[in-house]
Amino acid sequence: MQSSILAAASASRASVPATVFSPLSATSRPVLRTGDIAGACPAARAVRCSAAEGSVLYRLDDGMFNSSEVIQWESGKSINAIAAAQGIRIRRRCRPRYPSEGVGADRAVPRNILEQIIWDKEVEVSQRKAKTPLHKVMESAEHAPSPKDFIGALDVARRRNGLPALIAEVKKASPSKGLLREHFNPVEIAHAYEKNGAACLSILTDEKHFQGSFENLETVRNSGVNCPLLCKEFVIDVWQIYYARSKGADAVLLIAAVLPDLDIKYMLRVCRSLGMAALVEVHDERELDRVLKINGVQLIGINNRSLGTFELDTANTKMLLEKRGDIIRKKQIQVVSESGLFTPNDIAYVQNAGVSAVLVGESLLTQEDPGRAIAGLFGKELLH
Ligand SMILES: O=P(O)(O)OC[C@@H](O)[C@@H](O)c1c[nH]c2ccccc12
Repeated sequence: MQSSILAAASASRASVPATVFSPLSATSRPVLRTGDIAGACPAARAVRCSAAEGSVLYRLDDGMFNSSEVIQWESGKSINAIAAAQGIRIRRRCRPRYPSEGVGADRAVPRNILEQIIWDKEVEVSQRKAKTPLHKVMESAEHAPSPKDFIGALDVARRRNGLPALIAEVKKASPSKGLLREHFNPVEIAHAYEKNGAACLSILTDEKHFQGSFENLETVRNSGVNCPLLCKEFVIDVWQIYYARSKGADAVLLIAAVLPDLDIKYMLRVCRSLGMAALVEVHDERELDRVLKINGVQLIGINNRSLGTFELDTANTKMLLEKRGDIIRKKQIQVVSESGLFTPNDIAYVQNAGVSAVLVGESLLTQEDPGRAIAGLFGKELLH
């Protein structure tokens, strides 16, 4: 990144911890972000970025303003206020500890499961970063097996079968369904999916709520499967993208319900610089409209399930494509219908709605043979 960081803070702010977010930087320098406040940010002093280069400074207030919020320097707004203005209901805590460990107002209660997951993730990421700083993860990302073409694999599979391409999910459990599979061998499942025509695989890496792991991602990558791999994670920090790449991921999920526009833009640049694809997930019209305004989005996932309420409705894919199909086609964006697909009728329904791919977990994983279950889901064997 080219941005020069100018030490230009007033003396009264000299001890204010701050982090720098550089939306226009590619990747080359470690980027300090809000999560760095957790402690792994020795350079975090009052610093200022060149606005002309598009850099934005966030700082943790020292009590002169609002003591619990992270502030974006240029606008003076808290990151939660910026997110809320974009319709994002998930609040960020930017704390290095679990909410239950706090006292008084600090002992916050999450509004829904997605907020809970994100608050847990903030703690997890800050701990992981303290152990393995960004520059180390960037270095191992450089030595990872070279990235595979995730979107290209979807194209090839769709043309070959005349059906939406399958991204088959390796997921042991979920907050909405509990344990999906007692006997869970990620490598076995991944190979069965590939053998039965999956174009790409999605590997859950969240441990706390989905019983996944980065070890699963790495083991599947090293087990000889050829399918490109999506790291199914709750990304809140670019550190996680480099980490995913270092474990062999070819794509990551970016959830619009969690990430403000600037984060999505910046994370897309990081993905591009690493040769990875990004699946940008939306659930409603407002999120879709935000994402359609961001340049460079190639793949949008429409989640039929609300991550806040678990409500499931496959008509969501159809409804959003009816409303915004024209602009999606004009921009040549591919759409993936996610969640709650069980039968050939479901597949035909979202195919008619205009999707290029489907992301399926539960209906395959709850069957004895998840590989063979693919032919049942599509109503015919997929070629591969
Ligand atoms: O198991 P299902 O209903 O087939 O859904 C798969 C996938 O869409 C779902 O796991 C998912 C979609 N978006 C997510 C975001 C995080 C975790 C999980 C997800």
